[in-house]
Amino acid sequence: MANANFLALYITICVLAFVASKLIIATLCYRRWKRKQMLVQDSFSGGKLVLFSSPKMKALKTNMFLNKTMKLSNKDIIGSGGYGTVYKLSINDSVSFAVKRLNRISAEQDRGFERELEAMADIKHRNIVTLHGYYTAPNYNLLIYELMPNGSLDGLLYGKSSNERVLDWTSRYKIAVGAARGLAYLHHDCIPHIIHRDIKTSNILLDQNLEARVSDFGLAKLMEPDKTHVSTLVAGTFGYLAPEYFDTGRATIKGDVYSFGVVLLELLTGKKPNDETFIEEGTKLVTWVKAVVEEKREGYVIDRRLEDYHVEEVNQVFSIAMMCLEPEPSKRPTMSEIVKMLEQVKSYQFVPDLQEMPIA
Ligand SMILES: Nc1ncnc2c1ncn2[C@@H]1O[C@H](COP(=O)(O)OP(=O)(O)OP(=O)(O)O)[C@@H](O)[C@H]1O
Repeated sequence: MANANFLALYITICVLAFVASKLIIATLCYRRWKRKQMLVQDSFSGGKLVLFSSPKMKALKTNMFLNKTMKLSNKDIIGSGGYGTVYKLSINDSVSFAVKRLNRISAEQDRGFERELEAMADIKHRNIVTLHGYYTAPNYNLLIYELMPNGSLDGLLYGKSSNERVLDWTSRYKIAVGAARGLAYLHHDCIPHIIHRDIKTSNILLDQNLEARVSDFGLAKLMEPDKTHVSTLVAGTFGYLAPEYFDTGRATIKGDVYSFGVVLLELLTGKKPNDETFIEEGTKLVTWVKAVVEEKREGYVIDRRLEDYHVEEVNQVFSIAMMCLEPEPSKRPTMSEIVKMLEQVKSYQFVPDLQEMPIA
């Protein structure tokens, strides 16, 4: 009898402990979720502003942020792309954001918006552009990103003004390593893994120190960890697409590797993948470079504007680019292998991120 009572008491304590632990976990999750978002409902426009909590965002007044966002106009435009227009939102002299406006003209674009948010909200890496929040209204959506003061890599490589400074080799190399690290993080460290699907020089942005930040997950799609590809109808930009994509229509991490190889070629040659002269000659950057490599005249393709560089370093990055551009996807290295190979070229070291520093 005493044993039965003891067993009943034991079971009751176990059940109570189990229920209490679930309640505590649910409360903690709810608090964490609440802490993550600052919400403002705008009764005037019928829209909703969501800002993800961070020290930078906490210091801002959400209503003032919303007011300034609603006042963005053509004079604030800093760029435009396939998805919409990008504006500079200045909160004060020292705090600014990049706001991408996406017109909600089709259900497909709506799904793109949701995908972009899902993929980006929790992604924090020094080589990935941070998404700070979004605004959603009946007719359009806004994505609020950190502003990259040096714009995009294509702007720096192919800037229109002739007196713009030429990117030197050290900067190009640093950008290649940073972009590779950002992409490797998406491929290997994010759960679910992320295929970018539109790697190109206009989606590599540059901060004040010319540190590369991978941006634009408008076409990204989350992958389940056990899947090796996702299917899609249209993804990517002509000139950057891997050859197998035209047969399969499937975006894969090895497709991203190929596109990254094209970016490396742009850094080395200073030529756009769809340069007009290539189109006139019925060729493209990758085909042209491969033909020159076959003739063993690699030096001929290197950007003539580059002055001080180590030939050995350039040659090594060139070989890495050629590995990325292997026609057979399985022969291409992974992004983490590419990071290692690139780092070995110069034993290049960044100043460690505070977050990455071991706690003493
Ligand atoms: N966070 C940002 N900070 C500074 N400039 C930006 C930022 N995001 C975009 N831009 C600028 O706006 C331009 C357009 O960007 P957007 O991502 O809309 O289009 P894209 O990458 O050029 O083309 P696509 O839409 O086909 O990917 C970029 O080339 C860049 O110059």
